[in-house]
Amino acid sequence: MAVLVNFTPGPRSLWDEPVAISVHGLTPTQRVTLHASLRDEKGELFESSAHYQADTVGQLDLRKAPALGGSYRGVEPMGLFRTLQPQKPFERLVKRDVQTPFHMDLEVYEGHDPQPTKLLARVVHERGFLGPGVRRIPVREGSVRATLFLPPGTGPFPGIIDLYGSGGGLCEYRASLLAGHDFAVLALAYFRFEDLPEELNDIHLEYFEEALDYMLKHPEVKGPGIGLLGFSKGGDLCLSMGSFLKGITATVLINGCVANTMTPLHYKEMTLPDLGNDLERLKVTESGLVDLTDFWNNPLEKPNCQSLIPIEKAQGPFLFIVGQDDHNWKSEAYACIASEQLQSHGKEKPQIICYPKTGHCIEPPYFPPCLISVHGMVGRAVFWGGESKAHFMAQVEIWEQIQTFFQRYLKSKESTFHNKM
Ligand SMILES: CCCCCCCCCCCCCCCCCCCCCC(=O)SCCNC(=O)CCNC(=O)[C@H](O)C(C)(C)COP(=O)(O)OP(=O)(O)OC[C@H]1O[C@@H](n2cnc3c(N)ncnc32)[C@H](O)[C@@H]1OP(=O)(O)O
Repeated sequence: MAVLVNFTPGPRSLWDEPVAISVHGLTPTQRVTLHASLRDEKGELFESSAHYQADTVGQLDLRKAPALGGSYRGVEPMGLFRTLQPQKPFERLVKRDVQTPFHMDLEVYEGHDPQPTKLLARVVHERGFLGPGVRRIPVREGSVRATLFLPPGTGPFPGIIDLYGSGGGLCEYRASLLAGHDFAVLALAYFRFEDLPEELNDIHLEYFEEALDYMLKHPEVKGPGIGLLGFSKGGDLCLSMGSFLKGITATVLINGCVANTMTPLHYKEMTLPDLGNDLERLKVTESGLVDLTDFWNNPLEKPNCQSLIPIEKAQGPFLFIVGQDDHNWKSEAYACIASEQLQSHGKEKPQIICYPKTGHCIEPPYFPPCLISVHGMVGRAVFWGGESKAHFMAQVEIWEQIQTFFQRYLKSKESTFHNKM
């Protein structure tokens, strides 16, 4: 009987969906090694493997059977995804072109040898980034450089602007996946993309205002306000947008800072200085990794507090997602400062959700946790923090929390009025 590998729900899935992997046609209690591999668009290889044993009728179901060794141990249905490791040290798995899927190659080998040779079965599973009917619209309006993702069907849909951090470029994969959950999502670049500045220097909030205007005026985007989602440097940009611009309903920060960071921020006549840092406090671990935890100045001390964003001016609720093992900066302390700042001005407490053993680089579900990668500005491998399994599980829950929050505040009855600016 031929050995067959089965992916449920089918041979294709979206990257943010879990899949059930099973193997059929093995001999009773047969020992096998499952090997997964995937190449990114740069041609970099990511691999994982795990040893398993079939049950008494020759079946193997990764939802029930424990891995007995290899990249991980124990019952972990998505373990082969979690433990995908780059062949080139410190390479980070990112999806650069959301119009094509990743191809996950899964091979079943006989035995538990570290280098098994007898191939029993092979299947290629597609993991896509554009759900059925999701529309991808490049936006080059005025100075805005972005991509809008619209869900299937007829709008208007609740709108979100999605900002990544100081890596720059245009990151579309989170926005494209989120659009599959009935949101109109604008992935917005702000440097290191096409004709935008190459470096992260002197940010002008007018650029973000233009993007916000684009969303507020879009016929398929529901008003009266827009949601903001920002990771890392993108987080403090969201707070600044919320504090100085009109038309924002709800804001989610993923490991963001309560002060303006890395470069001064300008809006009209106003300039918010950046938080500042001290190279002397930059740590290098024994294995040569850069640890930035203590690098940044304390935003509560003078004169650093001049960089604090006046979030008490912002409308709408906030959700702070915090990885408690963030080694880029002190995200948990920043969320607490934001909470105190809001409450001392009589504003509502923000929602803060903390995830233990979770590092800085929180991605959509099922990305292998990126605990270390090379950051362009540092020019070396940076330790971002996190413990792989806890971080991976947190990513799944955070994805749900983000959607619940935006559903609550952007899809509610009050926001059906088309009271746009
Ligand atoms: C002796 C001891 C001395 C010690 C001295 C230590 C040094 C001292 C230094 C002191 C300075 C202090 C400055 C502090 C600044 C702090 C910054 C931290 C700020 C943190 C805040 C943040 O916000 S945190 C999140 C940032 N994140 C994103 O928000 C992702 C968005 N964006 C993307 O996801 C990508 O941007 C997107 C779109 C995919 C396009 O990707 P892309 O291809 O354009 O660029 P990549 O990011 O992939 O790579 C960037 C460059 O790293 C190279 N590289 C990549 N992997 C490599 C590998 N494995 N081995 C070798 N090199 C590798 C690559 O070749 C590039 O090199 P190059 O710039 O020369 O071309």
